[in-house]
Amino acid sequence: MKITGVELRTVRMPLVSPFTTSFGTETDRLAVLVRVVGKAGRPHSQPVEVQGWGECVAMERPLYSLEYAAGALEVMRRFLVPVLFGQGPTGLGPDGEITAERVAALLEHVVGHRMAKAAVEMAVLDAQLRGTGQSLGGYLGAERHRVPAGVSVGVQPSIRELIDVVGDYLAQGYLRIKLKIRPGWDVDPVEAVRERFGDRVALQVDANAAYTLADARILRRLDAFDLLLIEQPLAEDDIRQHAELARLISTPICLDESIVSARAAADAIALGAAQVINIKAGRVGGYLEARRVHDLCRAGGIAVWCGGMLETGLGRAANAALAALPGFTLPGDVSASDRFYARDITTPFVLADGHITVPTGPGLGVAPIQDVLDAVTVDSTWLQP
Ligand SMILES: O=C(O)CCC(=O)N[C@@H](C(=O)O)c1ccccc1
Repeated sequence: MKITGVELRTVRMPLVSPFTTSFGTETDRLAVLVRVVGKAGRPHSQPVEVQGWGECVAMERPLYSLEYAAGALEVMRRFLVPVLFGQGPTGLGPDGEITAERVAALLEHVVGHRMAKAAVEMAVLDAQLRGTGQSLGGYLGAERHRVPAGVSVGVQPSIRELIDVVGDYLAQGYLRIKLKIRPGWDVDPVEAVRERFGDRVALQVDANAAYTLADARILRRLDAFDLLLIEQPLAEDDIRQHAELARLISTPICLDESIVSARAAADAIALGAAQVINIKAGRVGGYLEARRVHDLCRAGGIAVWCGGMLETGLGRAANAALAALPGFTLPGDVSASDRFYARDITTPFVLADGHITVPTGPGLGVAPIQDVLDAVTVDSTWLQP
């Protein structure tokens, strides 16, 4: 495909309710979307114009990771998108063609900025697949047409409100509950949910790196509640400490922030720092790297599930496709659009019998609804060679 232009569009979408984690409270989602426009050659026929969408999962503030939306926008505008036009150090070769499979290598000279790179690769991949007519799920190797939906529950103002929120999600049919925890909001909320809803509810917790090894005694108290896993209890770069903690608690440790690549996943597994891995395509640099993490974990007998970053329907569609790969044996954070948004920029993803349906159309299988997209757009930049 030959890329003829790229739009970098920033959207701001209000959340249906404040979402509180150990690192802060979100009331809206600022996201940078990438729209790639190109011409796709086809054998024995005229090239066709194609376009594809990518979503950058970097948050507005660098609190989950060191990337943030405005920074990602700048890196894409100045350093990543020009490479798609052949202006990078390695160029695109004589025909100026680019494939999604080459994007990561072409962007490798830029250090880090995995979420920005992932969004660019995702847009090129979507455009490429819309040109060939293949779905993202089909391309990645999806084996299911629907995926079990878990839901992420933020820190609540009180235990009573937590019980109401969890009860509502269970009534909607969610198959797994993830509770955000932080020091001072951990054992009590977990105990209350277990007492109210029983032992049969699939339950896990996510600390977003809020604890240290000195908190091992508190974290060990969570062993009493038969949790599926405890997600990222310690800091992103505390790999050795997570391995030490794994020897002190019986709840399986799942890593999120720490797993920035397939190599990081291999190291964490080899060091005993992770028994489960949360795969987020944006965090590892793209859906192709996400599939490599999946393949590596599957080979090592490590269960994986698909994490979420409050994506719009674009990222949600891609996550549903990823979560349909065979190694995704645990319900992920691929919830319905209305978990976060009253109005999604795509046709909303809805919960059906506790599952989210994997799109089957070409590429992502969804596209923004123009008037809804325009209503939440705060900035748009058009770049061309
Ligand atoms: O379902 C979703 O999209 C959100 C899932 C979720 O809890 N994401 C968490 C996380 O740490 O994984 C998060 C929240 C806010 C910002 C970044 C990440």
